[in-house]
Amino acid sequence: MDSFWDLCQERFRANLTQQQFSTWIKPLVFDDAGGDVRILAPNHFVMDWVREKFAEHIEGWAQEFYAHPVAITYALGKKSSTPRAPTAPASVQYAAPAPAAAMAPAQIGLRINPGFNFDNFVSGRANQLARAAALQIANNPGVAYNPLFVYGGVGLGKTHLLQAIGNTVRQANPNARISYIHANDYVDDVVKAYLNKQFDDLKRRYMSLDLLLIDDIQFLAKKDRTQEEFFYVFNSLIENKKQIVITCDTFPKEISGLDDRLKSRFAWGLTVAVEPPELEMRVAILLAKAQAENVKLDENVAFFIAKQVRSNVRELEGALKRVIAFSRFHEKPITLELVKEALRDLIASTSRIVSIENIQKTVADFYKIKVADMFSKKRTRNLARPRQIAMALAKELTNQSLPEIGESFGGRDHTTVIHACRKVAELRETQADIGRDYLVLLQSLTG
Ligand SMILES: Nc1ncnc2c1ncn2[C@@H]1O[C@H](COP(=O)(O)OP(=O)(O)OP(=O)(O)O)[C@@H](O)[C@H]1O
Repeated sequence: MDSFWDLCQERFRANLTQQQFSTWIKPLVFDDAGGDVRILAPNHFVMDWVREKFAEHIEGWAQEFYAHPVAITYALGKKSSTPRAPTAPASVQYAAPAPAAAMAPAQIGLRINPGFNFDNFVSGRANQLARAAALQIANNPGVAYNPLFVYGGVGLGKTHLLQAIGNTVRQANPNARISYIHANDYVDDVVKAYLNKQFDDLKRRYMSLDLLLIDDIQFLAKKDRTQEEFFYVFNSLIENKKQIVITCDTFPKEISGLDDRLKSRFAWGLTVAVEPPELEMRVAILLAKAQAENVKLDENVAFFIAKQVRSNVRELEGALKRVIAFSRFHEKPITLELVKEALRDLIASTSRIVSIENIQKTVADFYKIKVADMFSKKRTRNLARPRQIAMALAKELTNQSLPEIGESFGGRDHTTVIHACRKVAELRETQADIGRDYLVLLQSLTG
C-alpha cells in the first residue's frame, strides 16, 4: 500500500456502497505532510459525519499503518489552499501507541453504547448467574471462561450484558481492540469479503481483536461459508486467549442449521441462561428505570404495571415509557388511574388472551399430558405437579378467584388451590427445573 490514505480508501470502498463512498470519502483530502494526519472536508456537514461515523475506523487503521503515535485532525479545507492551522479545528485528537504487529481497526462492527453498563443492569434470580459471569469476564477478559455463551428469550438483557462487558473492558483498557457485532452484520462482512475477494483481510481484522462480542449467533444458521469463516476466527481468538462472548436465543446444542464443530466449541467455556424476570424483579427494573428518568413511581403502581407486562424487559420498558409520556402529556402525576388509562389496550389484551383454558392447554402440552388430566382426580406426581403449576399460573395470570380456579380444575376446593400455589412457590425456589419451567410457561402464555 503506497500511502495511509490509499489503505483507508481501499477499505472504505470495500465496506461502503458506491454512493456512500462518493458522498463521504471521495470529497476528502488527506494531508500528512507535516508528520501529523489531517483530513480535510469540503464542508461542516461532511466533516461532522465523517468524524462521527468513520473516525474510529480511521484511527484503528492508522494504528496499523504507522509505526509511531499519530495525531489525526479533522478540518475544513482543501489541501493546496489550506494553511497548516485549520480554519475549523476539529475536536478529534488521536494519539495511540502502535503495537508493531497491529493489523486491524480498533473497532469493527457496531459501536458500543455507553448507556448499557453493569450499574444499570438490575439483577435478580433470572439473570444472576449471567451477570456474575459477564462481570468476571469483563474484569479478566480471556482468562476466566472462554467463550461465554449467554442465551435466552427476546428482550431479556443479553445485548445489554454484552455491551456492559465491552464498556467495562474499554474503560480499563482504552486501547483494547473490541468489536461488538450482530451476527447478521458478520454475515454481511463475509459476503462483502466474498465479493471483493478479501477473506484474508477479513480474517486478519477479526483475529486481531482482544474482545469479540457477537450478538444473536443463531443468525449464522444455514450460512455455511460464514460459519466456516467464523470457525477460523473463533479458534484463533481462543487460542490466543482473546475473549469471545456470544449471545443466542437458545442453548448451543439446539441451534439448528449450525455446524456441530461450532456447537461443541460454543460449549467449551461457560453457558449461562437469562430468564424472564419474576414479578419482584420486574418491579425493581421499573423502579430503577423510573429513577434514571427522574420520574416518581410508587411501588404499588410499579407492581400494577409489572403484573400487566410479564413477557420481557423490553416490553416492560415500553410500557413505562408509555406511562411517562402519557403523564407528561396530560401534566398529571403517575397514579394507578393514570396507568390504567395509559395502558388500556395492553391491559385489555392481556386479560383477553390468558384464560384458564388457555393455561390448562399450554401446561398440558408442555408436560405432554392430556388436558383432561387437569380436571381428573388422579394424583400421580407426573399429573399432579403440572396441575399444581397450572393452578399457580391461573392465580398469577387471571383475575379469577380461588374458588373459581378450583372449580375450573375439576371442581376442587379453594384450599387445594392455595396449597398448589404454596407448593409451586416452594418448588420454584428449591428445584431449578421447576423454576425454569414456570418461567418458560409464563413467557409463552404472555409473550
Ligand atoms: N436486568 C435488566 N436491567 C435493566 N435493564 C434491562 C435488564 N434486562 C433488559 N434490560 C433492558 O431491556 C431492553 C432489552 O434488552 P436487550 O436488548 O439487552 O435484550 P436481548 O436479550 O438482547 O433481546 P434480543 O434477543 O431481542 O436481542 C434494553 O433496553 C435493556 O437495557
